[in-house]
Amino acid sequence: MTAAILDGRLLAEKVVARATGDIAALGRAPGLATVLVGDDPASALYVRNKRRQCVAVGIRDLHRRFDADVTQDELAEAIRALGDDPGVTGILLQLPLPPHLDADALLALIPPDKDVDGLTETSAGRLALGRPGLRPCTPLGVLELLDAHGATLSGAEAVVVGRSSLVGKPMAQLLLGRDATVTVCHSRTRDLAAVCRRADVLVVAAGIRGLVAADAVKPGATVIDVGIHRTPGGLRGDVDFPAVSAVAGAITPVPGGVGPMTIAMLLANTVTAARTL
Ligand SMILES: Nc1nc2c(c(=O)[nH]1)N[C@@H](CN(C=O)c1ccc(C(=O)N[C@@H](CCC(=O)O)C(=O)O)cc1)CN2
Repeated sequence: MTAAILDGRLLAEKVVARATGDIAALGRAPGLATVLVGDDPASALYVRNKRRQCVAVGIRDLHRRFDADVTQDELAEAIRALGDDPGVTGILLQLPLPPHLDADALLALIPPDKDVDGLTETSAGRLALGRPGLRPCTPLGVLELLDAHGATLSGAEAVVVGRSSLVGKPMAQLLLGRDATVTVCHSRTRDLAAVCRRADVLVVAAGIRGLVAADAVKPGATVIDVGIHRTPGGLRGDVDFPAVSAVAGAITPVPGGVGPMTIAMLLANTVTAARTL
């Protein structure tokens, strides 16, 4: 078997086209404040791409950059000011932050209706309770990929590897919201491969390169790889792509799978937030 490739770049183009139309219909430009702290090259790249795509679809770029030694109080003050600014309809705090900063305390300052990353406590609570709200971009993008592929989620066995607040936990809740039977695995899971083999839908967001091998995948399963690792041979994921694509029914590549969808869903969330403000 050779797996179908779930092309995130192609699907992201469609999501972005939809956002462009939605913004034109809105009749006013949303304003997105991306907040970047320090010089981490990967974070700088992601924020650059977010800003470029926002401008391309008609979202105002209200970027703020801070040096790595910014204090908690300075950053908190800046986020409060963005929250109070009626011209700012979305706020995004790029993660990770330098270790001296308390990310949770800073995220808590983002008004929930401007939380286009879906990472505040309020957004997490709304998701956990199944209430409407802004959802984290990466898991939302994974759901779009699964839907575009026509994956059946209701009643499916879904296994999520990883329990981060950014991906694993919200992913599990989104799948639960779609009536999948969800198992979440983590570093203490006994016999990870055996649990993964149960999955019709396997989402891997562990941050460990090549963690999931072919023997952890049920033949025909849909495998979503959220990992990104920079290696001398190029970008790689958490899944052993060559081996697993011989077993799976469908699989996301790295690069070109989940990553582009993360940015596309940020644009979609920015439109959603602007509508409510
Ligand atoms: N505040 C947030 N911080 C972080 C998030 C997030 O959703 N919100 N997610 C990640 C990083 N991220 C977005 O911020 C992100 C990661 C990867 C990509 C992407 O397009 N990847 C490409 C490869 C690009 C490359 O690395 O060369 C791909 O997979 O094809 C976009 C966004 C952590 N922080």
